[in-house]
Amino acid sequence: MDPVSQDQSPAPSGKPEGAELLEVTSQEAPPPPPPPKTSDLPRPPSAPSPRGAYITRPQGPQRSARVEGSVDLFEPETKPKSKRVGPHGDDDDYEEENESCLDGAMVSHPKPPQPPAAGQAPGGPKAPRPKLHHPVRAASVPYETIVRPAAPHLNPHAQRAFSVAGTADTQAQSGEDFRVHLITWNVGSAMPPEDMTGLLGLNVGDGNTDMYIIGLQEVNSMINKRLKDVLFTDQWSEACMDRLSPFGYVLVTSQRMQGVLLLVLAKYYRLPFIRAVQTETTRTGLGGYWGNKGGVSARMSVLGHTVCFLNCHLPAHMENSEQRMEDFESILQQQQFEGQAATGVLDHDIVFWFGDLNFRIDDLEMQVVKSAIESNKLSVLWEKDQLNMAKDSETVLEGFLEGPLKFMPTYKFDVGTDTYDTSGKKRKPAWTDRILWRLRAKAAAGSAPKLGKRASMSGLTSGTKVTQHCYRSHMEYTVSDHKPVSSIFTLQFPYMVDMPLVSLLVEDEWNCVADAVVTFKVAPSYPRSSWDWIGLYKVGFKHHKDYVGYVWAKQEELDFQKQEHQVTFTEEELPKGSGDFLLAFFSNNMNSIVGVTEPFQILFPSEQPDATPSDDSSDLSSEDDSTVVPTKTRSHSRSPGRAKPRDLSHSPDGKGLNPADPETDAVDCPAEGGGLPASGLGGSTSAGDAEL
Ligand SMILES: O=P(O)(O)O[C@H]1[C@H](O)[C@@H](OP(=O)(O)O)[C@H](OP(=O)(O)O)[C@@H](OP(=O)(O)O)[C@H]1O
Repeated sequence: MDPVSQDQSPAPSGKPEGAELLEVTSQEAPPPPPPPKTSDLPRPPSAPSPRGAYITRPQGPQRSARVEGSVDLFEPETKPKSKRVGPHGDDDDYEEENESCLDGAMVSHPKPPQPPAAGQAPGGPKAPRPKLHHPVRAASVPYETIVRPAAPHLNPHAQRAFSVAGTADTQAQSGEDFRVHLITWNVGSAMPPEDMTGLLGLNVGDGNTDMYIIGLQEVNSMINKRLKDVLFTDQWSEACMDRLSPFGYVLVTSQRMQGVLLLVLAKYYRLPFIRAVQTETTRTGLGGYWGNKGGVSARMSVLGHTVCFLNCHLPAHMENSEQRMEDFESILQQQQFEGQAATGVLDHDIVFWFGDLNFRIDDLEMQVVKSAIESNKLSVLWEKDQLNMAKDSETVLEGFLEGPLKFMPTYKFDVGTDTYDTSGKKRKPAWTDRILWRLRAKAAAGSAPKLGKRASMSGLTSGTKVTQHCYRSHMEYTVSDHKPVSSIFTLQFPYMVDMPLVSLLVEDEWNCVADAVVTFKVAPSYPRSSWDWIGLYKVGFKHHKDYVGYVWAKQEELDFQKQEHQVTFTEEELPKGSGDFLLAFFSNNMNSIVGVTEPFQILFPSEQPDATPSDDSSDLSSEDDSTVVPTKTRSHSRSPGRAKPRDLSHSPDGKGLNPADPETDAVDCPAEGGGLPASGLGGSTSAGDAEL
């Protein structure tokens, strides 16, 4: 079932839309209504929680143990040129590369601006609800039907959220930028390093990355390790979530096939715009029976445009270039997604193909390769790179683009060093680790009508643009025989077709239990389920199961006539401490968050505001980069719908702060650690630019 197709289905006439959609999707939904009392509901297994109180709570949607504190991210000073001495000598040209990368990075990115009865929480008595009288926070407020003069109790934040989310001023928006940060790393069965700040760009980023896509290969998949990973989250996923959740990134999806792992995390306020997430795996090892080699992918619609991320580990060794191409083709052939929007990988508007693709440098002797690296004459090697050569001859690679390989080959190193292989194997250095992208071909003139509504809505015909800001390696990481490679892109979508399916309104602060009322509105096309729920999350949460409380948002018959619905959190569902929280509406049919508020504060009179993240929150203390100051997000945070929320750019205590310059909204390509160079594309008109 394709959630995109659901949300675009016209409502059948003569019937309440919600009812019809419910029928359409009923196969996937758990047993039919009424699911009402929390205590009656089956509770899927979940990770053990340190909060005993919640573990013993009646069954409900799955949750996990930890929630993180909120954080701020700021723009540090302009990064000094990093001058490096390569493992083999000369450094001057590296400095030039660093320059060109920074130039390329300085691109400005302006962002456009059944259920419990109403008011009754599952399992709890209905609290009489006074008319909302406090300022209300809204996040994702959508569709035309609810456009009307803002109620007097809506504060400016809420009104801004309305307009940004695509109601009143949608027409004025010409497009939407979406920044993605991709990483590929063959981790050679190593444990995650303590410090991943440089790799994730947390020390130089401006906090404007919308999504992280992390593709790993050779994640330890020994049998005992795998068993442990099935029971608990694997260490790499955990490490990435630990590092990124304090900055507001939430796991969207993950997929693992033996050692090949793909993680997708997005800023919490982007979640309602990321839909129809599906994953695929293809084994190509041992003739297709073993998953030591192959590809894992995640596809989704981002702001209404289809995007696919494919992480591959292709066969090793010089002589297997053809096999690599065959395996790639076989992966493309085998990976088929449900729904009409984009079934094959290459049907997506944008495809990112990355991983340990294992291509080598042909012909040239070891000495020639090493001396080209030492003298930084990397271009000598480009034409002998097997993948570059294949780009000229293999039809399947048509349309794939890649930035210039201005970084040293990322394979093979002696573990613990940045010295190329000195073992008996004496592997020739190679650019095994790559990140490529491809835009779907323009629809031929006159073919648009055949593509139908969905195609025309997904922006296939004009304006979709991908800009690569940097493409680089990270030499400072030595746990594996490969170096990680990362790249930052801006995806520019011609217009914003996606609007949140559910909007949530809450009071600005919850000062007493009676404040814990949530008003929500659903888009006419939203496929409601009686198993939808609204989760209360501590700011900095890792994934949708990380809620600290929830209420069911099930549909009553009377709801069909109502535009606005209300649910109430009971005292039992509320956190015991104070802090910054947000609410997210989880769609059972779409299996994703479809509405989210901006952060608000819970501060009950008996409680003192937390100066630090509470109990189980965040491992921020382990963050030792003084330039990164994750901190709590106060309730004055910007609307999730508002682009580039700089609210994550300050710290209440002012410690170590170097706030982002609000005037400078640039992508910074992080320099390599340890004085090593950054490399990337030169200027905003780089070869990495591509327009549909
Ligand atoms: O056996 P499979 O599962 O295919 O895994 C291979 C082998 O371990 C190769 O070792 P060997 O050469 O001993 O066969 C190794 O090459 P290197 O030894 O060159 O590292 C490859 O590393 P990667 O190149 O990192 O994929 C790895 O993918």
